[in-house]
Amino acid sequence: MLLSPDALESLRGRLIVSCQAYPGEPMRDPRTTAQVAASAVTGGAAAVRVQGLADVQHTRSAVEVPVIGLWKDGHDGVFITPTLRHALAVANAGAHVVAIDGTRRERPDGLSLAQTVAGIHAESHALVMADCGSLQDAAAAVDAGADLVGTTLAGYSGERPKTSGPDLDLLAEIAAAGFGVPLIAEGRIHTPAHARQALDAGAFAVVVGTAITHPATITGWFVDALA
Ligand SMILES: CC(=O)N[C@H](C=O)[C@@H](O)[C@H](O)[C@H](O)COP(=O)(O)O
Repeated sequence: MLLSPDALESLRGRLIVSCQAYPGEPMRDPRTTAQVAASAVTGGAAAVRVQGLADVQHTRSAVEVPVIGLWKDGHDGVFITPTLRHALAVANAGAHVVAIDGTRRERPDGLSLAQTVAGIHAESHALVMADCGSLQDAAAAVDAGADLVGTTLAGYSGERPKTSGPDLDLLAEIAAAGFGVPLIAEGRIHTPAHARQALDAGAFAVVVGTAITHPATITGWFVDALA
């Protein structure tokens, strides 16, 4: 799906909501994902991010805003849209932007990140968001042709500590490097203040997932506060 430069620019300074339920959870249903995504758009989300091919398809029909799609396969190592095959399937499901693992780790299909990005660009109209875990990842992802870079894997790929909130230092480092592609803040943005801080650190746009769309975790926060 084609996302025009104007449509991408329209995300500047805005909120993107990630709507994901995990395997075995009560809300793990593509129709539910689409309803949650539509609710987020009603609340002002400028784009949504969803996991799974059926989720992308259902959500595309339910919202008018750009859809960032991904396909998680497993939960260790390279698992966010790990191969070109996964990425093309996400693009074919209708995602405007395909989010892929954007780390410097070896990919399961043996392709480089540059080959993967080139393959997505050659075979689809989707833009590519590289989910990175460090400044070095972001630099390599930009060199590889990624259209957007995100801090999604900061604290999960072993290169950065897992901060309790967003990794604002990493955001500031990537922003200061001036790579020339939109920098998406993602990961552990749990409050409106965190979202504001992420923009102030230099993010182009901010993705919030758990704190808006994962009721089991949010409930746990409240339960813990009462314990
Ligand atoms: C590391 C990983 O697998 N991140 C995933 C990527 O899509 C999701 O599980 C996160 O919910 C998403 O990145 C949004 O972050 P948060 O839920 O912290 O706002």
